[in-house]
Amino acid sequence: MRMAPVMFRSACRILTFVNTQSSANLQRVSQLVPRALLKQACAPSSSGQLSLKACARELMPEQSRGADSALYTPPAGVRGMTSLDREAFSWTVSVPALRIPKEVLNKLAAAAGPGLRFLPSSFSGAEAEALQKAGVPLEVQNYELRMTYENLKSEEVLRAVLPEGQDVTSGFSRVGHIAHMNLREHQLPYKNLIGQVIMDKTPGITCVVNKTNTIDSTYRNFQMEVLAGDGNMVAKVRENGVTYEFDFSRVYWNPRLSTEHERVVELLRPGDTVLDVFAGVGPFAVPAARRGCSVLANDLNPESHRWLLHNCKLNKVDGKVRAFNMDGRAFIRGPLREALPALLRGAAGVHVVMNLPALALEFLDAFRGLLDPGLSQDVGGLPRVHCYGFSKQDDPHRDVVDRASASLGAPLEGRCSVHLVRNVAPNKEMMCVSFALPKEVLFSNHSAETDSPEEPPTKKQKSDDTAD
Ligand SMILES: C[S@@+](CC[C@H](N)C(=O)[O-])C[C@H]1O[C@@H](n2cnc3c(N)ncnc32)[C@H](O)[C@@H]1O
Repeated sequence: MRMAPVMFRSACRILTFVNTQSSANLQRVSQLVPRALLKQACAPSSSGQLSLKACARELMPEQSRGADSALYTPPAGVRGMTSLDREAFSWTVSVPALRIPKEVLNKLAAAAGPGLRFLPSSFSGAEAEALQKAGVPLEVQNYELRMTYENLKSEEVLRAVLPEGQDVTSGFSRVGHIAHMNLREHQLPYKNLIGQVIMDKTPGITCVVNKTNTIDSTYRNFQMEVLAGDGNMVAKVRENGVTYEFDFSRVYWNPRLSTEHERVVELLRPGDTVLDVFAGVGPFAVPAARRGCSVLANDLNPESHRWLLHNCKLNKVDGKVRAFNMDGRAFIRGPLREALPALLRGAAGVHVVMNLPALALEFLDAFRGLLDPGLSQDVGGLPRVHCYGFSKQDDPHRDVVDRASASLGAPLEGRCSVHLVRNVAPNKEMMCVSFALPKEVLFSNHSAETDSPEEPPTKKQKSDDTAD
């Protein structure tokens, strides 16, 4: 980006200003300010004031903003505000300035060169020469710069409003047009104002929600409260080049899993089959089908199932995906078991994906004795399982391998790979164990059904302060 050689200096408090009363002048300014900024400068009005402020904002070096806190500190009266009054964020700062006639702006720009700065009391020889040549009097004047809500970043607004000394972190996850926040206790009295500020300051965000409980529903969706905006929960997102649509209030979606989705999909080859036990709205299933795989995808949540079907159509892979709406264990012992013998006789790969990290390791016992031992001779390759699990242990690798082995009833040590997906919370990791389903498990005489005739009920998910 090209910066103006004559620029606002907050640390030394000098402001260069131009008379921008006409669009012709704005054009001249455009040669001095970054292109993106000109749009902003021209948008509000053709008045010089607005243009000037827009320029001041952008030309201020980031590191100087802290050094000149007065310029970005709104009136003290906004402290404690709970309903956003944007007008209350207006104030005037007196700043030293150099007046530069509009006619010489271009000349000055050329003479000054990109690195030149004009300092108030100590113009260097080159600086003074450039200014004098251009007929600019070396007189520093006072300029009353009017600042408004528009000039502030969301953090600056919130720091001015929330109680002094308290954390104003205003981070959020973005899901399409929805900003998804996880506000702390002390921020709750200001929640609607925070939502409004996030919406004002983030292009494309038209709805702000706050998580109202821990993620403890079976379907892994959040309970949420709308803080600001239109309340439209049907989001459209793109992940790894694929478009998904879903009702964010009723299904699971986590933008932090895009790398993991991509990692697994890249393991697949065209012609492989993917058996997705906890498919959600399709972030493994849809890209796998787009890659030329056949997919059986299941989810217990009827809403996820509905949006999964929708996303298959949206991405024109409905012919490659068969979708099911049942418990994961029933899926493994039903459609997956039916499909497996024929698949294992073929040469293509078979991948089982199990992304329900709070519980998936416990579902692995459903593979015990899944197939008739008489079929074991016909088998070429074995299905490759990618099973997710959370761990809070000091050695999460070992922990998930031990739990997977216990659930399968066969040791995996030395015949699996373990991938750290992400750190979910302090001392809580999300892991993925990948392994070829051992023959002695798949063709065991003891099935999970014969070992325990009653199917274990789906356990209530453990509460956690995290988004999984
Ligand atoms: C963590 S999400 C993962 C969704 C998707 N695979 C992804 O990567 O985003 C787990 C999914 O499992 C579903 N689920 C929860 N319990 C289930 C069960 N017992 N059987 C099948 N699906 C279940 C939830 O509805 C949710 O969509």
